[in-house]
Amino acid sequence: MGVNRSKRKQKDPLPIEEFHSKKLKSEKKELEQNGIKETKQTKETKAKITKDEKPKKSDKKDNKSKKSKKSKKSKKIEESEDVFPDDLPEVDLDELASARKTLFDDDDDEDNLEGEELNDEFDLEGNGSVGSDFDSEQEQDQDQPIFSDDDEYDSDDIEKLNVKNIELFSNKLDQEKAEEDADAEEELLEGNTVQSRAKILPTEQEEEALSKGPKDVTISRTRLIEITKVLEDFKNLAEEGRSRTDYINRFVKDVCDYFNYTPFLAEKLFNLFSPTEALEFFEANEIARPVTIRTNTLKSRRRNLAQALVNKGVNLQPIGNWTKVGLQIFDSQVPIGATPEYLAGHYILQAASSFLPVMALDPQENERILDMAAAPGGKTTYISSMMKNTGVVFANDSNKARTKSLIANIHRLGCRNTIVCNHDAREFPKVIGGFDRVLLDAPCSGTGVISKDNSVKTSRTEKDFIDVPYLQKQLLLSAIDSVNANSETGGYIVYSTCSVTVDENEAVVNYALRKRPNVKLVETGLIIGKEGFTGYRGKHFNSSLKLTRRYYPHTYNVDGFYVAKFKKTAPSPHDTSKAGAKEKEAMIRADEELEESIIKDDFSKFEEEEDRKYIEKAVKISLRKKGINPKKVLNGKSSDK
Ligand SMILES: C[S@@+](CC[C@H](N)C(=O)[O-])C[C@H]1O[C@@H](n2cnc3c(N)ncnc32)[C@H](O)[C@@H]1O
Repeated sequence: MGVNRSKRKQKDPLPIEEFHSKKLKSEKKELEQNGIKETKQTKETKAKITKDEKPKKSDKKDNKSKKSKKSKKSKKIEESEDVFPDDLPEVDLDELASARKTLFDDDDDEDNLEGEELNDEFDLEGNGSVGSDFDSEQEQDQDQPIFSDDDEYDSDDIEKLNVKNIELFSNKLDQEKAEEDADAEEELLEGNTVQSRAKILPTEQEEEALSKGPKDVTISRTRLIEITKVLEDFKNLAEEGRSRTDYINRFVKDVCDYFNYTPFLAEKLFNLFSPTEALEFFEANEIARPVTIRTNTLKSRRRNLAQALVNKGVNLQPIGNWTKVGLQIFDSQVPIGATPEYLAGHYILQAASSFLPVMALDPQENERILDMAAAPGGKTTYISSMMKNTGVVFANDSNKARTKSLIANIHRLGCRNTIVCNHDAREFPKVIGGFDRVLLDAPCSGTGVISKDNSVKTSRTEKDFIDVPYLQKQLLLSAIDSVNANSETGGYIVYSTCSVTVDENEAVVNYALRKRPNVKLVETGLIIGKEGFTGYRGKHFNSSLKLTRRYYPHTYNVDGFYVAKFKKTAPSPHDTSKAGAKEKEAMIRADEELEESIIKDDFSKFEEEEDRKYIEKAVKISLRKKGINPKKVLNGKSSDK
């Protein structure tokens, strides 16, 4: 359990600059300890860059941007302090940048079942000893009001807070990056003649030496920035004789060296973004997302919960203006997974991005809802609370061990309208169908949660991005078939993943649209999020894919996520087939084979009709080469017929 605890501890979310400087220092120290001060390659490369005045500029830029950042930072704090209402807890934005380890510094969790089971995106649940002095009434009476007494769903002051401080903080990294870019741009213009054709890429020989020698992350880091600049203005900044591909290949290699990705995954993720955005994405994956909790409205109200936690020394603020139940924890004097409020089920530790699919699902009171892949229950319990414990939620997960944590969370949060089941979700609707709404929070590769699980960087293979989408497609068809198209209040399906790859998102949704013409995509109703792709690397998707929503760590400071919402307009032909997982898999394979054979048929037709003259010409040439008169042979053949 002690091992589990340390595994579950959230990393200190270092500010990005601090992260880089620490990383550089430790790399340098490591090199020195190994007796490797500077390799020949490093020296040569450094010398070359010095000649081109690049590092000088970057160094200067670094210093300059650090200075300007400092002053801008303090200015920002002053500004944000100005707009906070007087009665709010004082927040130091610098401190906010590092959510403390102490939040989870609790080691007394030997017997806690939930913590043991949680090992995915919800693996933030800390557990531990119960404080003996819990008296929520008393705590709520203490006079440290942080939010107004207005109903929390219309609370103006919370709205102001949301807009003025948390979003400021969430976007802090983006702003700083933008400022840095602006500074760099300025400098680039200052030294335009030298900069424009600077030699950034290693020569072939240098590449060879680089592939053999130890990695110099200092140079990789500098070069990543320089390459993004060149790629963003290739015409003016690229070195003569170098192609975009040269720069991209080197960028991907540097991402592998600096951030420790496999080349396969680095390239796959790079392809999702512009070069500058790609670098921002890779950088954001090195920083822990803010610790967030969701108020369980079955048991508490956000303002009451916030007050009780502030009284215990928890430093918190509402999340963005898009959620009325979320709180962001910056610092705490008590383990946030072991407060009396936690144990009494007043809140759940939940990533902010995980609120989104449930908000899109928009469960209504008295409905029948299926959560197809529910463990450990972060979304099930949110659905249940939105339904105010009315109707019924079927919470299913195929992994029996994980249903224990699902059950534990359901109990702790007081969800009484929930039935837990343990089926392969592809068995639905054979098990039971006719739901008003279905949530499929699908198993995925986890490329949106790399900051929580670094192993994704090296463990995901090409095969995963074939196998996982294949399962996701089957699950999504089951989800669609399990919904009652004639539901009076619903008829909706929400598909979500904590991955950012197109294979697991748009490609899966597009497949479902093709296979089930009885569904259409509708607005998610979410006020944040980027549009889904309607095309990607030569693939064209249904134009309605733009109604789906993408979330990235570098844009919203939330885990990478994807949300799509469907409306079912007519019953599925398969609703009545009662096919189970195996039959369904066979059906999908047959479908795919049929599609392939259509392509093959088309191709053989094409060969026969269009290629005949080319084949005949090739035969004639070949015969002539053998000294045979083709006319005689071919005419003879035809006459034989
Ligand atoms: C992303 S997690 C779900 C997280 C959950 N929705 C929550 O909010 O706490 C994906 C879940 O899918 C489950 N799963 C994987 N394959 C499944 C299948 N064929 N049928 C049902 N569940 C499956 C896994 O056990 C895992 O718990």
